[in-house]
Amino acid sequence: MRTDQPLPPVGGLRPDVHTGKVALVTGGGTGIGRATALDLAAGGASVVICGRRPEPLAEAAKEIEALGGSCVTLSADIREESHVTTVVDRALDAFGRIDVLVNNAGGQFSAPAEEISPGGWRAVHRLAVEATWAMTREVARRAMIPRRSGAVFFIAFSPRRGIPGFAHAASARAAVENLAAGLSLEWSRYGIRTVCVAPGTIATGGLDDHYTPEDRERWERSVPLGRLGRPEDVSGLISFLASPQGSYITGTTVVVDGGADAWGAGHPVPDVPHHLTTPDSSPNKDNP
Ligand SMILES: CCCCCCCCCCC/C=C/C(=O)SCCNC(=O)CCNC(=O)[C@H](O)C(C)(C)COP(=O)(O)OP(=O)(O)OC[C@H]1O[C@@H](n2cnc3c(N)ncnc32)[C@H](O)[C@@H]1OP(=O)(O)O
Ligand SMILES: NC(=O)C1=CN([C@@H]2O[C@H](COP(=O)(O)OP(=O)(O)OC[C@H]3O[C@@H](n4cnc5c(N)ncnc54)[C@H](OP(=O)(O)O)[C@@H]3O)[C@@H](O)[C@H]2O)C=CC1
Repeated sequence: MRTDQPLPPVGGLRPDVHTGKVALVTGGGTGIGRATALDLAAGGASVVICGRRPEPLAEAAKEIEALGGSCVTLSADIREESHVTTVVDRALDAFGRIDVLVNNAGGQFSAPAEEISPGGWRAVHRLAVEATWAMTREVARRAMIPRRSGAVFFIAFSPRRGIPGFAHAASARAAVENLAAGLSLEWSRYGIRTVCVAPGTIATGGLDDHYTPEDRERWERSVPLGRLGRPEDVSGLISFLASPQGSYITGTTVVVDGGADAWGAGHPVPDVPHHLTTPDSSPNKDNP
């Protein structure tokens, strides 16, 4: 860690800030989604969380209920349109409204661009872009447009440009940023805000499971604040943006990355991640 400053406490909004609201968080059983569900519930929201595996959802629900919150869990693969419909059905059956949608579920694998198969490209875009849009459209049409209010969050990446090993994922997240911006132009008339949040590298189980310690250390070195983010650094931002204090923010991307998006000046061009390097991958000096 490059800083000797103590970590700021997490939380801080008024405890009743989301009282009466209902929030749906995709991928709410783990990592950033779980922290977001907990933060929104701590502010008084009733929460619906979905994901494919029931176990993490049940764990998160137990934590939310221990806070005195209400939580409905649904095992669903949001890449399936019928599952999206079922999630929204169940949320409306349980609570009668959806005020906040957090499109958090997402994932990718790291690979050199030229080795990403068409199927691998589609898998990443299907989850990050198509499933996200299917959920957003369903929630907007059935829960937000009729009530003339709502807040929809999308998750992108910081840095907000090319990331070595992530050609499919970085392009998908750029699509999602423009989706948030474009929807604000169309849906402000319904009182719906659409905001994209771009986290830097956040220390979650998902990050630990899918990336090497060398990659994580290298990413940490590129953060001006000198540490990886915590899930609560992202969830606290989303909770603020969902609150009345965030009510003038829409159509934009808010970066939460310890300064990583400002990185670059005076540093060498980054190599591809260590585990992706092959003998053929060094630049061809004869053909600059
Ligand atoms: C400028 C430099 C500064 C550096 C700063 C860097 C910052 C980096 C920030 C990184 C941030 C991101 C972190 C996270 O998101 S952490 C959360 C992590 N969680 C995940 O990513 C979830 C893990 N991934 C998955 O679950 C799956 O990969 C995915 C959901 C994307 C696909 O699932 P699916 O079930 O559809 O996959 P299939 O097995 O059916 O395969 C479908 C096709 O995809 C191909 N594939 C899958 N895995 C790989 C792989 N590891 N390598 C290559 N190809 C893969 C698979 O072959 C299928 O394709 P084909 O049909 O062609 O065979
Ligand atoms: N951690 C990081 O550094 C960063 C993460 N992000 C993004 O933030 C989001 C959360 O990341 P993080 O918490 O680290 O990752 P996790 O892997 O912990 O969380 C992803 C969640 O999404 C759920 N999910 C995945 N696929 C589906 C699906 N098809 N249908 C329903 N749910 C699904 C997973 O549950 P299950 O497997 O049970 O379905 C899991 O709960 C992701 O979109 C990620 O790409 C963005 C920038 C940086």
